[in-house]
Amino acid sequence: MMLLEVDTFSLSFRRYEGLLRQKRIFALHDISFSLRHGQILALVGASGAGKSLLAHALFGILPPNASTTGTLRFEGETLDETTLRTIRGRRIGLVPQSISHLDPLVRCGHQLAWAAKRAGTRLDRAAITERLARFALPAEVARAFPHQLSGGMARRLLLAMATVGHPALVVADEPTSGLDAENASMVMAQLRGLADQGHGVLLITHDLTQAAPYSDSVAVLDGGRLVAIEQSLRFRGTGETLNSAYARALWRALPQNAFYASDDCHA
Ligand SMILES: Nc1ncnc2c1ncn2[C@@H]1O[C@H](COP(=O)(O)OP(=O)(O)OP(=O)(O)O)[C@@H](O)[C@H]1O
Ligand code: NI
Repeated sequence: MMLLEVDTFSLSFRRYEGLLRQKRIFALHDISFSLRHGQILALVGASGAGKSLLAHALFGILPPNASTTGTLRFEGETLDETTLRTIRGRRIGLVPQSISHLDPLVRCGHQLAWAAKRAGTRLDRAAITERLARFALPAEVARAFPHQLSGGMARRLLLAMATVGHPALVVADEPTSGLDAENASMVMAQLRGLADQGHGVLLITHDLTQAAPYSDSVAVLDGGRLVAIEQSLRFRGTGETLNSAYARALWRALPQNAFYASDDCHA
């Protein structure tokens, strides 16, 4: 069974012009894709493309002036308020885009225990240590406040929190933003590990170069439209095996691939 299906999904915002006139502004247009267990799908796009909105739609946490059409399905079930109430934080976990989602006044171990409670499980001290260790976090992190963690450690804590209930689907919104290369690779490897254990991962990122080696497929979002879906392994060399011209152009425009762009000059 398909883990996640996004089926002709559109999202618009109401904006009032004067007192009575309403205008709709579309932020996502007719998006369709699906994700299987054990796979990482990278949703790649520039800032403002609509990536976070799609993530928030999956969790039913959209702003009140947003309205949607189309269907989101999780393991065959439509994601409506009723379904979401039982699966949010349990069967689907969100790694939020900002580490400001950690409560600055609560010790990290407590926050992990809360996440576990929301997911319907209890963690004793030993289980907390074990969970932290799995994300390369030392036991002392349990007693620390969020501001005492490095950016990389905070990201890994958010990842530990999002996955504490063993959700089938993990949605990670820019999980490597603000991290140096070493910490970013560590987070990406953690996500790959989750997928290899059978979780599905929707990886939201603006960084195609970083996402491609770790993901199974890449969906490109541009201005709220899905402009390409490609197998990740096609993003290599000159990109000549890529199906869509858009993906090829995107790949060849990357600084490290600039060499290939000069091909055009020989025509
Ligand atoms: N409540 C809102 N009302 C109106 N427009 C909104 C609202 N929330 C978001 N938008 C608009 O929707 C678009 C998509 O926003 P979104 O946060 O999904 O982008 P993103 O791809 O996640 O970008 P980033 O990489 O910067 O996180 C943006 O143009 C944003 O201004
Ligand atoms: Ni975003």
